[in-house]
Amino acid sequence: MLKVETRQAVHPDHAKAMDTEELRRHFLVSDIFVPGEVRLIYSHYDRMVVGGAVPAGGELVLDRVEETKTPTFLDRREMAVVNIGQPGSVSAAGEVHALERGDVLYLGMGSGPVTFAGHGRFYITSAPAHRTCPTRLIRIGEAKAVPMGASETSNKRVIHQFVHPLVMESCQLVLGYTRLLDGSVWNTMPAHVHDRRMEAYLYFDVEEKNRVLHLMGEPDQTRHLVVANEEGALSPPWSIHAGAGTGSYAFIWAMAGDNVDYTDMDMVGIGDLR
Ligand SMILES: O=C[C@H](O)[C@@H](O)CC(=O)C(=O)O
Ligand SMILES: [Zn+2]
Repeated sequence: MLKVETRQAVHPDHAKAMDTEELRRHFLVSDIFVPGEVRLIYSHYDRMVVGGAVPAGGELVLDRVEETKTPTFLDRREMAVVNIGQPGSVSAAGEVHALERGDVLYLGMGSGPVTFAGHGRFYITSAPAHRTCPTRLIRIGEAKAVPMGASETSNKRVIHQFVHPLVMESCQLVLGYTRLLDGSVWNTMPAHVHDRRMEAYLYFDVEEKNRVLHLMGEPDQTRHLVVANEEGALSPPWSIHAGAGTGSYAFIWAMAGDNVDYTDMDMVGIGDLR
């Protein structure tokens, strides 16, 4: 079963006036992991699609998606999949890729229908592509690990870069995940924006009793979303994306836009946040 929800892009002047419910309706990513279903959110920010596939021991095929009006979803798109569940497999273009928890699979444009199987919980990200890049399974040992922050500032974490120019080639997608260490709770603080690229977050390994206060909005107009495990946020090009948890957690970040330069960020001084 396939379910697709379209999210229109929101102008920051409009976002300023939103109450909690409206903010959640436009920017919260939730309910994407449902056993026996593929659920996608089609965002008009850079036409990034995020979603989940939970085959629950069976098989789920992602083929035609009405919203793209192409014969198959990946005819003019690339995709990166992260398994945040038990081992499973993702098959495309006649190849079966076994994904352990934490593995990332990149599928190039034109890979054809994608079959999800096993007991994985597959987080899907996809952006329009203009050429095909080689499909690649990346395990954490092959990703680039960037230690960041310190326990004194409660933001000690490791940024694991998977779909990243230093690791592999893609068209638009840049993806990895960040894990908080030693009781650190803050991600991406100091904060930044990058108008050139939208970003999507998915928080995982958030204990049931915990929540993350995800910060969004223009730097001088911040808002927050209270997010639970396996929920996330669509971060518009004009928005900061940061968060503090009531415990440790990890999150997958994915970006698409004008460049794939991870370091291209406009930092925001903490004193300039409002
Ligand atoms: O543009 C880059 C993204 O916002 C994230 O990769 C930041 C992040 O994982 C972190 O600082 O913890
Ligand atoms: Zn960012």
